[in-house]
Amino acid sequence: MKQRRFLVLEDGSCYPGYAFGSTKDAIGEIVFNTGMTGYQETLSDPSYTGQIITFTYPLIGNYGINEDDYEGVYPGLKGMVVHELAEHPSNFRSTKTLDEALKDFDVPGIYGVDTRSITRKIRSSGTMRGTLVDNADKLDEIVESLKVYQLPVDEIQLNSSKEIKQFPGDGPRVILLDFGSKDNILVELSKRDCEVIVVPWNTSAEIILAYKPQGIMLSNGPGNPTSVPEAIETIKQLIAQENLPMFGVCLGHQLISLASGATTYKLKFGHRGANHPVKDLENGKISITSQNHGYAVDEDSLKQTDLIVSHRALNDGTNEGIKHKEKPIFSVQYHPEASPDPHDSNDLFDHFINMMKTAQGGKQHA
Ligand SMILES: NC(=O)CC[C@H](N)C(=O)O
Repeated sequence: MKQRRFLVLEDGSCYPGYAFGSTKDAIGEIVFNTGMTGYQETLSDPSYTGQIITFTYPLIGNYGINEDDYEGVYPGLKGMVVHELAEHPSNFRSTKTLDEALKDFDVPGIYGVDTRSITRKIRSSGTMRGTLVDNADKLDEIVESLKVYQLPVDEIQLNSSKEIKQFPGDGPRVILLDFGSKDNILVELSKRDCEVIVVPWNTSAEIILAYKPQGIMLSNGPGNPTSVPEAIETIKQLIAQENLPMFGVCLGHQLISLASGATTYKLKFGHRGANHPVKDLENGKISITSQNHGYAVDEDSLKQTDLIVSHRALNDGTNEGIKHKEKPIFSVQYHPEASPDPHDSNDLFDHFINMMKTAQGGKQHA
């Protein structure tokens, strides 16, 4: 029998639907994702930690869940909100249903709700707190508890690897500073033969430099980029090095900007999905990109730094990329590692590899 479940928002609205996944209640920041596919990657992307995701695409779960497409070790997201849940997926790689996966991960979901109306509300009122409950009889009490709920601030610490991990390769040696990295960043670097050393988010510049890296990669990650001042200080020291290529993705982009003296701010409802157009200001090229961020770099604040704006979002004109005026340092707010697609900007990894080769005069590491 179908179990009733309710999505209650901070503004007092209540959406009745049906339960799937875990039976526990959830509380978190309610956001929406506009991707037509990619729910498995979204489910396992550490950058969604603490959030309840509403999917605007009306049918979710139709190709099931497979063993290969996870982006993180455990899902950080708090809950899933879908319109129609596919109970009988069809795909040759599928090993379980989305409902079964959410049960395994102890993440609750709700289906049978008007996701379009929820999305319109978030777009007009902004991101807010929400909860998934099986009983909404005491709605006023639930709304009051939502209003005082503090969103967690330690998501990066929770998602970063706890120890240093080395992945061999014959190409340039890259330190991947892990703020809750999607697995596909490592995959893209390894595909290009890099030797990758993954280090926890709070590793000092001294330890990082002792590895004699040929490049530094700053990963994506959850939460507010200003919540890790230690990492910002480390990045400042790494930027100050002579000729050390650096590439930042999403949170990594925000951290390079903060370390250079710029500021970030919270967007009204963020960018989440696989269909966000971005313009490269140098050549006018438009890429369709995968995005997942709630904060953005303030372009005005970049004026007083050594960084210049390289990319901008076409939907709302917010910043999507920067590069250093002199040094081999660049970063983007979107996800060139994609996963889910599109792969329009995958060549940014090749650009990073070329930068490392140029910086080393073409030499491989010893
Ligand atoms: N995917 C990311 O790295 C997200 C960065 C940051 N947590 C934000 O929401 O803006």
